[in-house]
Amino acid sequence: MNILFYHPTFNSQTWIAGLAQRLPEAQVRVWQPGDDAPADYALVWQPPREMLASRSGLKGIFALGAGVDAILAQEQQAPGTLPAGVPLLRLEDTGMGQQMQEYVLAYVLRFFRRMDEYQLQQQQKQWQPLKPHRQETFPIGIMGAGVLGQQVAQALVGLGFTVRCWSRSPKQIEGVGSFHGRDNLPAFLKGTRLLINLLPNTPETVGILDLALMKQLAPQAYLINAARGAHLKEGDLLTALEQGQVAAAALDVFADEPLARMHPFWSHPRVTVTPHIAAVTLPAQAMDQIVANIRAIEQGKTPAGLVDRDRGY
Ligand SMILES: NC(=O)C1=CN([C@@H]2O[C@H](COP(=O)(O)OP(=O)(O)OC[C@H]3O[C@@H](n4cnc5c(N)ncnc54)[C@H](O)[C@@H]3O)[C@@H](O)[C@H]2O)C=CC1
Ligand SMILES: O=C(O)C(=O)CO
Repeated sequence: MNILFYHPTFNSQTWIAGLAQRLPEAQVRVWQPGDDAPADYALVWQPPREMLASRSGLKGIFALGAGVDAILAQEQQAPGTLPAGVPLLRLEDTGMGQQMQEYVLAYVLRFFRRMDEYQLQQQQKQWQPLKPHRQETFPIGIMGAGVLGQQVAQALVGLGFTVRCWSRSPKQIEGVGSFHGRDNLPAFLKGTRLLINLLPNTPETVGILDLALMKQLAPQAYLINAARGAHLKEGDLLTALEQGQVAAAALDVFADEPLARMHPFWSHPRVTVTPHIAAVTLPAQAMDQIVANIRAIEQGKTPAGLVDRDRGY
């Protein structure tokens, strides 16, 4: 069994050694330009087109992340990046669920306990207690109730928050209100005081976080975007902040990353910027899942994390 590996920044030796330990029967190599030797599987993130273009014999291509929008966009821009008919698989959780719970909870509690405002008061040496928000009037809405959204919802319910989610199809998550489909998006948004975005970036969801959507939220709403920058109309957020429709936002992802040094988000008093770190790929847990999926494929079973290329995630 031959496995190809390519990631622009990961430590390839960590992956080579970890895969050899988990799959002693495999030969794992880092792909280099010009390498067209046979391979059965490829583990990739932002692969050059030439890496996979002629490899229609692959049994599986493993994206080294949860979101596959970038590799699908590469295929759109350079057809053949992903050979047709080869299963594309993504990481499902592999430690990203807990990280996303931590990230989202950090900002939910920052906003719910008005710590963002106390931080601004401190800059003015202002000793001024503020009227606390109450959970009864602080409903939280999660866009995207998949692997990560469900775990975030469960963590928030555990803290006593009222939580609703929005997805493509109905979801049954204990203690969480479920809305699905575009027709029910207004009902999901109505009254939502804190909105969390955990959608995949697809043709249906790109640009979904626009001013029209923000105006459907409760006044002085909060926004946490930990999905993709492509979801957010950045100028619309600045307008919503100026108009008071949005009180504050925590953003982990941006239309262009790294965020340009001159971007207004860096200095906006009501915007918190983090450098796409909400939930990162953890090699050991990722390799465990990838190897389990390889073994499933080798046994003719259905692996986890199969991507529907037409659906976009
Ligand atoms: N900032 C970061 O560090 C990270 C960001 N992410 C992002 O989080 C996203 C979600 O990850 P998972 O939960 O693993 O994905 P998932 O595929 O398990 O869940 C996606 C959810 O979005 C919903 N959805 C998709 N299209 C929709 C539509 N058109 N209308 C309504 N709902 C729709 C699905 O029904 C599902 O509930 C990833 O695609 C990625 O973009 C993932 C990991 C880390
Ligand atoms: O896995 C993903 O999709 C991420 O955004 C992590 O970088």
